[in-house]
Parts: sequence; C-alpha cells; structure tokens
Amino acid sequence: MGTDALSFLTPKARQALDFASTATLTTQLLDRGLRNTFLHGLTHANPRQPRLLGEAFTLRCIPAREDLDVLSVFRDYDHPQRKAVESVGPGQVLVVDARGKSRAASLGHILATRIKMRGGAGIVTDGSVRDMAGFEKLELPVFTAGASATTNLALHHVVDMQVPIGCAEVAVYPGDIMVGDRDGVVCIPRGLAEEIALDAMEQERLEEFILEVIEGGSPLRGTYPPSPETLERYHRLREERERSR
Ligand SMILES: O=C([O-])CC(=O)C(=O)O
Ligand SMILES: [Mg+2]
Repeated sequence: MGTDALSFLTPKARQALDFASTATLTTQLLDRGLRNTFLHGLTHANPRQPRLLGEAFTLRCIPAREDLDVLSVFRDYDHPQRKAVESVGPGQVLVVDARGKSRAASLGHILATRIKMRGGAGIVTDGSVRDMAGFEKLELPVFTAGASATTNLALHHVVDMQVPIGCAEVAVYPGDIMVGDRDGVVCIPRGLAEEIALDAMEQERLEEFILEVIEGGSPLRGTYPPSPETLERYHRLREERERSR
C-alpha cells in the first residue's frame, strides 16, 4: 500500500492506523468531542479489500445541468473529474462529495484503475460507482453507497477539487486521514491523527484482553468496562508478555 502521503505520522502511528478498527477510532474521536466522523451507509466494493488508509484528496460535485453536462465534455482530458483522477497521488484517497446521490456513478472501473496505478490508496464516495463487476476484483479499497450504471454527468457536475466537502454528512478537509474497514469509513482530522492512532492502539490491546476474559465466561460487571482489578490483571499480563519477548 502506498502511504507516502502519511509520512507526517510516526511509523508507530501509521501502523496503528493500519490496524485499529473504525469502531475504536470513532470512540477515540468521541472521547475528544467529535461525534460526526463516521461516513454512514458506505460499504466496500471488493470483499477482499476492506482495509483503507490514506490522506483525503477531495472532489466536490453540484447538480448537473443539461446545457453544460453533455457527454462530449468527457473528451476534454482536463475535465475536472479526469483532472482529479490524474492528480490523486501515492497514499491519497479520492473522497467524492456526490451529495449522497447514488442514481448516477461518481466514476467507473477505468478511472478507478488509473487511481490505483498512480499509487492512490483508495476511493470513497457517498454516491455510487459503475462497472461494479470490475470493482469487485479491483485491488484497491473502494467504499460506495452502491452501484449505478448511469454515468456521472447525468446527475453530477464536478466543480472543484481539494476543497472542504461533505461526504455522507461528514466534513472532510483535504489532508484528513481516511480509515476504512468492514464497518465502513471514518474521517480523522489531520491534526488529531497521531494521538488518535496511538490511543486507539492502546484501546485495541485492552479490548483484545477484555474479549479473552469474556470468552472465558466472565460477566460484563467488572470486565467491560474493566474494574481496577481487571485493569491490574491486564497490566500485569502485558508486562509479563513484554518481558518474555
Ligand atoms: O464514470 C464513467 O463514466 C467512467 C467509466 O465508466 C470508467 O471509469 O470506467
Ligand atoms: Mg466504465
């Protein structure tokens, strides 16, 4: 996976963002007062490629208009949609504000493949994609509200890239960190990414322990959330494991 765009993070934070679940990350964001960071309603197109990590490269659409949005505009290689695709860099995720409208696709298999070849880290749209059979096999994480055969400009007019957008009702700023897994996609404000990542890793480790205890038959009381005694057991176990490494 190309993660060049994430070089502002420490290797430890990058690793953590590659591992932590979106459930854990949204909890960490909530703990800092951010309640609306999960892009609800989007699912991954390729079941084997659910894990997404990259920096947001944003694309904004407004409603199409019949006098402007005609098929011939796609002959222009500098059409904003095509220009955006040719601008997504290594480690970046194309995040499309399709106003939550999925009746026409944000893009298709060829454009998505170009993003992959450019080293892009993925695609997220609150609209749809076309050529779904291709996306199901594409080795690029793509999150979408669904499939629609209708091409982009029947409904969308791509106006701008690298501006703040709304995607699935979540504010996404260029450079924010997008993380996806089987639950969907979360947007982490760039300035919070490092600390969220490190704390998320701690939460993951603790929850792994809690799950083991629950699987061992313990009730929730005293375990989840952990009582001081359970926490002590956890810290002791961690110390033991670290010593034996
Ligand atoms: O969305 C479009 O019209 C372009 C398309 O089909 C593709 O990229 O394969
Ligand atoms: Mg196509």
